[in-house]
Amino acid sequence: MAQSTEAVPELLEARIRGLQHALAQLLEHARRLTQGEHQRAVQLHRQLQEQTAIARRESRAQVDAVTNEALAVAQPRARVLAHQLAPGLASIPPNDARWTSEQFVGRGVEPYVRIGEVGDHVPVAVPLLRTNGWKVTADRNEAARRLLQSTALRLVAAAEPFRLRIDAFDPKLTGTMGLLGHLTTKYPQLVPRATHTAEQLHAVLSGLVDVSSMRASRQAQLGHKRFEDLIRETGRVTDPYRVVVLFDYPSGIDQLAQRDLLRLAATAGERGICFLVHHDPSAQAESDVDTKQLLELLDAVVITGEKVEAATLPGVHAKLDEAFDANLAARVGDVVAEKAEIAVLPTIDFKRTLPERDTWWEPVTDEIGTVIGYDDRTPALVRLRSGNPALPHVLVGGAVGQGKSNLLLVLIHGLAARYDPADLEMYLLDFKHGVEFSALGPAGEREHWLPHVRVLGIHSDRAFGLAVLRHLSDELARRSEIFKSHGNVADIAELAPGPDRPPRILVVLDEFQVLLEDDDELADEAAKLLERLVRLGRAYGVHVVLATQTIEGVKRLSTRRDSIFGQVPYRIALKTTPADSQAILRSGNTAAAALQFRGEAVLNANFGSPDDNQHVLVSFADKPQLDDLRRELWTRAGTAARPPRVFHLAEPARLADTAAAVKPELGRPWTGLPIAVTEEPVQLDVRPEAGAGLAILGDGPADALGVLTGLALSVAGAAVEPPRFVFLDGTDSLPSVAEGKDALVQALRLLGCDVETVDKHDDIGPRIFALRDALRNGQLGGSTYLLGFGLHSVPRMQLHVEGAFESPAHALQDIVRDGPAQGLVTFGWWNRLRVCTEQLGFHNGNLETFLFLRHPIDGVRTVCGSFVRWASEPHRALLWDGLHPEAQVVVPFAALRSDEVERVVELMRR
Ligand SMILES: Nc1ncnc2c1ncn2[C@@H]1O[C@H](COP(=O)(O)OP(=O)(O)OP(=O)(O)O)[C@@H](O)[C@H]1O
Repeated sequence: MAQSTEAVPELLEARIRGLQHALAQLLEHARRLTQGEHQRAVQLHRQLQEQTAIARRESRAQVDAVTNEALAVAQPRARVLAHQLAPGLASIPPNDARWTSEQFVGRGVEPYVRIGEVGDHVPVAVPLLRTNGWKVTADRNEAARRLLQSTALRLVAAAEPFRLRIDAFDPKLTGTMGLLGHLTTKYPQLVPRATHTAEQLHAVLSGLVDVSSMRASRQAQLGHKRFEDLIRETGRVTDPYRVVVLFDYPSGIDQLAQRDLLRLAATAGERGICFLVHHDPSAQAESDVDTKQLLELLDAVVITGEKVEAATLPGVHAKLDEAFDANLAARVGDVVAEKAEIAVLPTIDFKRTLPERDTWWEPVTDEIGTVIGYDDRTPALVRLRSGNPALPHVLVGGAVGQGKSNLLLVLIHGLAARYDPADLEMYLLDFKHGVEFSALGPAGEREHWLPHVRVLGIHSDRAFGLAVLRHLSDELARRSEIFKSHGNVADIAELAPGPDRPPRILVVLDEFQVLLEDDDELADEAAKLLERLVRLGRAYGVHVVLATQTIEGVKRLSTRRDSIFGQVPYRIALKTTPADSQAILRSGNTAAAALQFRGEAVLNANFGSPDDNQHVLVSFADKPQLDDLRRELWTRAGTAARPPRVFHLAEPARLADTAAAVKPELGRPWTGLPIAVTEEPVQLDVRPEAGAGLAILGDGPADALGVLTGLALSVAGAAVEPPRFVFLDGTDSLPSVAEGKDALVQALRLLGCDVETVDKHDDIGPRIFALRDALRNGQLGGSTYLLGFGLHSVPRMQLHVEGAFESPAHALQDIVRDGPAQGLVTFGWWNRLRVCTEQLGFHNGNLETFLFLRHPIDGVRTVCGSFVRWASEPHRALLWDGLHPEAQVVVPFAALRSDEVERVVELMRR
């Protein structure tokens, strides 16, 4: 006995040395860590403990020192090994200070994850992310839930921003995932709120089936068996690991869910999908759900009391970790959210999607196409063509801020670089934001614009949208005549290039649903025209891009959806809700809801059929870069670059633009621009007979001065002999319009006109009398225009002057009535119809043409008829000339700025 006791220390020492040697060897191979090695390490540790226990039994006192020494060496090494296997947050115990460290959060997910510990804080980590997942059973359900909860937190905290997403199903409403609720609130795309019903689960699983099938085909294409290899090769960081947590399985699982679960779980590990299933054997499965089928695909983790054992590491009974503290978890969530906020978006430079310069503006053959981004390393093409296959139009959708404007700019500029403006014209209308397209047109200091653009609707209104659709509808008719004259060709692709072949047209309608959303006649007509445009546009080379933030819930669309979208095979969906994903792509195709980054998109050229989803990263068009490109294209176009018709809801028309495009005609002065695709202004007929002239009525001195400016300068520009102008300023030289007034006077003078301004109220009456007397006495000579600016503000207009039996208003009536026959025409502004008629008399006003600015509707109806509708918006006017059956909406010109004078004069003189 004594002998054996003495032999024990040597024996033990030898054993321990052997174990240490084995540990050292393992450390040498630490870089090539495998499950087996880790398992061995932990087993060695266990053996060490067992042997130590034996030794202890045999000779407790003598052995203790040696044992402790051995353990002191072996345990840290085992710890190191475990940390190498599951670095950082994959193995740090719960509630450790390092959990909120920026250094650890977001460092990257590991294939191994801690389930508990053995000995003196030696973590036990088992494989998870590259496997199909775990089935966790426990003698108490609460313990299993706790493990899944901790594991979920571990994964999401360790993952690089946006590289892992967790969907949980909690049919018994245990609220276990509430621990991550903080993150759910801030980044629902990382940890969406747990679902509870079968329907919700179906939606999640069917989205995952799409993800899995997309990954399968990309992996097959590139020859990668594993998701990790695919990510490594493509460098794509937009495709996250997908973790599915199911609590209390098989509760709440129906046949449909089970079918998808089985499909997914069979290949989950290879596709970057992972299941964490808490199996509750006491839960009753639905009759057609065979739980075994799913459970067989997963690795078992069994919890007994406070011990946990994984099938992948048999025989190691680790102590189950305690639960995470809720406050700590919330702080971890904050750090994850902060990291997500500053995460660098993967960006593809727009330049990468442009072809070599020497291939720009090559002739159009049978299609126009461009690259919008990349699908892995393959350029993502959008090809607009009439046939073989027919890919004429595009529907683009995505939630606010997900990169829709950028995508449209990439598409527009990509096409502009590839095709000559003579071969491709663009009609670009934005019904909401306005700002994105404004850089594409001409503007003050910037002389260049995108030479392809014919019509630019910056912040368009529905009326202008309708006008554009009408114009395009006429264009279809015009093209049909061309086709007929070329032997009845049926398709633009059959027309040989040449002067007779009309250019392709790209129509971009951003937020097109605005056109259709009111329940009115305009929406009805717009829907009909749009339907016609997409139906007939294909053959005629008119390609429509319909873009929207949301199309779910647009009433008018529900009845027309098929007839419009049925003609639109291309679908591009940026990140959006499952409902909108399906509305844009196709019912059942929720792939766009699973996207994570701005600029990520699902591109589909087959009416949204899920099998044809392409996952694309749209290139990013930096604003200065686009501007350089436009300047280059504009220079390339040279004199062929005609400025587009620009329409801006919130702005008046620009006289310089109109003067650049149109020459004024004698007797046909300009009131403003129509709401139509034309540069032709709305003109008045001014004949030398009673009734000629114009009463401008309503609020807004700037708009009123703009109208007077358009009228006066177009009169002066068209005249052979420069006319005379008498400008009566009833506003007492209102400062807000001083610049415009001076600029008008200056411009008229530069055009050779004699301009007299009467600014003081006291002088206005006498000047009216003098003018009337000259008229009576036939002393006027030449044509004269009386510009009455703010006549409502002139005091005592209706009071008889001393020593006479008439008022200035009486004299004005004579001028208005008798003036035109002698070449004296009045253009006057009053703020109300009532004041105008008081001054001019109700029945012998003799002005027959009225232009309403902001004015109460009853006055408008007195003149234009009781059915007229008038919204009185800024920079809009309603013209009534008594000749046309309906009043016409006009966009008044802006008053001139002083720096515009010379240019306008020069243009008017041409
Ligand atoms: N493809 C992309 N790559 C990188 N960043 C992008 C990409 N697309 C958009 N972004 C970023 O997202 C921001 C929003 O994009 P964009 O304005 O195009 O979104 P949107 O959907 O049109 O937004 P909104 O609905 O507000 O008009 C851009 O300023 C840009 O920084």
